[in-house]
Amino acid sequence: MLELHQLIWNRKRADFRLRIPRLAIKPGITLLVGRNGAGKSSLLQLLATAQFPNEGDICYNGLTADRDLPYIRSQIGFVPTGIELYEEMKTEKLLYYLAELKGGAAPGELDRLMESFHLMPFRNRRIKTLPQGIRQRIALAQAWIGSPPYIFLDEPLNALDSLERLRFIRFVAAHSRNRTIVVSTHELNEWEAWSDRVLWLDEGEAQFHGTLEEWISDLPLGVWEGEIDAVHYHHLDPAHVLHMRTDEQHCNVRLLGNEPPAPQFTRQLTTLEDAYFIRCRSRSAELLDTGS
Ligand SMILES: Nc1ncnc2c1ncn2[C@@H]1O[C@H](COP(=O)(O)OP(=O)(O)OP(=O)(O)O)[C@@H](O)[C@H]1O
Repeated sequence: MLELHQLIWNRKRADFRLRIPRLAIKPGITLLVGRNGAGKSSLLQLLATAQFPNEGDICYNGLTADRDLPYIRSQIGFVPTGIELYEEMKTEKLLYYLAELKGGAAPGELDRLMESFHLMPFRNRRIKTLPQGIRQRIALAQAWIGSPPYIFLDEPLNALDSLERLRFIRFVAAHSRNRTIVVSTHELNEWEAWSDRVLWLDEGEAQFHGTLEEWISDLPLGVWEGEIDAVHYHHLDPAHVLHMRTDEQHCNVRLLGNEPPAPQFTRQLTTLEDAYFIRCRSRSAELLDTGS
């Protein structure tokens, strides 16, 4: 269990403060979501002990960084965005080198990781010659060296092609048992079938933390889909439209609303991403109401 108590971090050279009074993150996959600049990367840096809070602490199964930093670090796999790899090294050599820094790999572990991340064809290639998606797979693979119980991933799907995204999400899900995995992402629907909880940050504060079912429940707006003609479509509030497909006569529309805009519209299941849009809309209305 990962527990945050009275956490405050003022980012240097930025007008940004992360403030989380109390949070307990259980094992499984937690999706960390929020707008650009909300503080997702900042929180992951703190969880990964790449930064330290100004106040409060983070407990890793009861241990804190002020007393057990080397041990805690040995229990963490971290992939920040824009991770820099040693350009001149070959893939396999780099993984061996990183494993050495982490205290060594189990026999066969690196081969298994290279297989899982489809890196075998690139094992003898220098990093600098590899495309971005392969480099990202190396960055992701290194987080699993030593099979750490805490994994923190900052926008891990970046640069991966569609097939590799799915393979990676499947890999994470298969390895989430008894592991606390926090994934910052803007791709909620891709993770939907595989994850356990959502943590929503806004302006450095946690606005929601709970299960996927809780995330899509008790929302002020529903999701509707139906067909209307072009004239009526232009009367809809564009801010409510999620997508629209058109043929010569009709527009097939998916939108947010309290009620259907026309009788032929039917209520749809709310996806994680729909819920995100609804919650962001309510939050901006709340901020406008309070004049913040
Ligand atoms: N290296 C940095 N130096 C100074 N300020 C930074 C730095 N990185 C982030 N910030 C600032 O810290 C705040 C939080 O940024 P952070 O990167 O944690 O947000 P985020 O939720 O991860 O955003 P995104 O979705 O765009 O990655 C923002 O105001 C940002 O401008």
